Amino acid sequence: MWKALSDPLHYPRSQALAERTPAAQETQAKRPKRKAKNWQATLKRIWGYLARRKGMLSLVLLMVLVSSGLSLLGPYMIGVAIDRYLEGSGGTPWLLFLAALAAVYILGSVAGWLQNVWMISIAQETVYRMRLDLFRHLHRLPIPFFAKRQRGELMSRMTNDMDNVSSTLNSSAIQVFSSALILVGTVIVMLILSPLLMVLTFLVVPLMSAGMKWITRRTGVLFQERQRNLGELNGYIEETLSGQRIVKAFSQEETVIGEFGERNDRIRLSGFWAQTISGFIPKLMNGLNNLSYAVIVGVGGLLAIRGAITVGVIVVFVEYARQFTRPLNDLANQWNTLLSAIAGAERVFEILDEEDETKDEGGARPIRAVRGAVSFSDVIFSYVPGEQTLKGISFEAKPGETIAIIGPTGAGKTSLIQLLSRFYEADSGTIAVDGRDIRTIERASLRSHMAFVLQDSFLFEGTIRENIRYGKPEASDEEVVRAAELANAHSFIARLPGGYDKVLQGDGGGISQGQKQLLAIARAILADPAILVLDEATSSIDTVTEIKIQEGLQRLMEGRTSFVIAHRLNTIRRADRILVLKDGRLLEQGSHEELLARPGLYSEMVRGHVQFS
Ligand SMILES: Nc1ncnc2c1ncn2[C@@H]1O[C@H](COP(=O)(O)OP(=O)(O)OP(=O)(O)O)[C@@H](O)[C@H]1O
Repeated sequence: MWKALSDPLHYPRSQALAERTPAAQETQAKRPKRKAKNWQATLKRIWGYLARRKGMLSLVLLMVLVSSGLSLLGPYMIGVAIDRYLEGSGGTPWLLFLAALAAVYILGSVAGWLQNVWMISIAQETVYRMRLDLFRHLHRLPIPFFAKRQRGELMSRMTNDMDNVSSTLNSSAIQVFSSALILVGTVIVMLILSPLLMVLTFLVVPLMSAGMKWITRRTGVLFQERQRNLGELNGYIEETLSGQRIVKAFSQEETVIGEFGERNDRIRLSGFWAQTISGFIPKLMNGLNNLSYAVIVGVGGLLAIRGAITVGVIVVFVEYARQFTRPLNDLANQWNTLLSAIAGAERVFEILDEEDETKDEGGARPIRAVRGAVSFSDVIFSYVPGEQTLKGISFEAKPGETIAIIGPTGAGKTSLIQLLSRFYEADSGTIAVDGRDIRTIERASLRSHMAFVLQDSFLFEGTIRENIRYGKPEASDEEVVRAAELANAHSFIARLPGGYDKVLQGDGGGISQGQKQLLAIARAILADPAILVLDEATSSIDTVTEIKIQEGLQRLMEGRTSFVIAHRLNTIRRADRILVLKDGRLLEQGSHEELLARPGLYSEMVRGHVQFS
């Protein structure tokens, strides 16, 4: 029997039994049944990423086979030695045997180390690609998607969930596989050595299985809950940090801290229970393990006295019993990590499955030169189905005209310009640029002919030069300075330490609100679009900066079709056409003089009875 087992080729044959062993079946049974379908799909998609490194993955699997095989061979050799040397049957000299044993353990460690290093490399590349896909996809998602989600929650998917996938791929996944392999190998060798002792050793398995099932059923739910709570907490942190000024202005610090405390407490609670219950697994395994040692030694001793087995076999069984409970232990421990990683991957794939907006309608083509004629014909739009925000809007803007959009708050001014840039899509009606329905124009191409100067124009972390160049990365330094001069931004930039190379912190930290506006105007001038969308600032800016902004805007608007959400009578008066919106309807349109000449909302607004916004 020893001879047959010494043949290393014996082990691969044993793998065929893998699916049939109680341990393997038990492992499968532990998969959460409720989500089995999704989980399979998620694993399949992870495999899609892993499969790019098939060559290296095969090497890892080879190393897993080698290290698992060697970890079975070591105890087996010790058993042989005990029977041959201690019972005086002689054989290979001691030193040679010790050297062989040392070689088995050293090779096992080297194989384990190699498997680790290669797997880490595969895991890092996999996560790198997933992260890249996720980021790329996020930037292709339409605006309505972001309106529905908290930014922090999305950040959590990008960071926490990706981290989970990463750490699991680094170690847990391969450990689960290697544990399963060792388990199967152990069962087969035990079966060959002594079926009776094997049955006795496995008497503890149903107990282990029931214990693990009980625990993982509870921890699986708790880990998911913790992950969800963590995502929500991140969302809350992001939100309160973004709105920090408002929090302070309304003295809401204590409320915010209180709310944070509650959310934090929910994570503490779910984390506490998840970790505590899952931490019970090793203790349970240890206790049952010791029980199985006692059974092996007791019954094995009796069998040895009767000559049914040798002492060496008992030693091998004790070693194997340790070896089979350790992978079971690992399986149980790593299982939770695996669960939370698959849940994390699922959340990442959920975003990847959101339909992006890069898929332009069939037949959509780019638009090369734009003159700037814009028309809306009977445009109806709703954010929420059944609740119309814009109700049958029709107007025309000739190239180079300035269109002021006015109306009370919530009238639909912002919605109207969101449709023009295709951030949202109209329910019905037609919007055309230079006579072409914008649905027949590729989105990116359409937007490349537009520029936006909004109240909260965002500036990125980077130098002033980089921020101005944002819409035209190929612009020369001279062009940047020229645009800044036209925007009236040059003089303040020149006075800053570092000038154009001054690094702005996130969203223009370190410069004033008015200066941010001037930079946004310079950025739009450099981008040189045919169509402009301006949201006139309502916040109070000092008179000197205000005049500079007005001048900058005038230069920017020259020769371009401009849509201005206007609040100042001066701007409105100068417009070629004024659109007066209320409750999503276009009540009046015409020039200042035309509208003033007839009774209506506009004349009431001008006479000061109604606010402009
Ligand atoms: N993302 C959204 N989802 C659902 N409803 C929205 C969304 N954005 C705006 N609305 C609603 O659509 C209506 C028009 O909003 P819009 O922002 O276009 O008004 P506005 O005229 O620009 O207002 P303001 O002058 O206050 O900026 C409002 O009733 C608003 O509550």
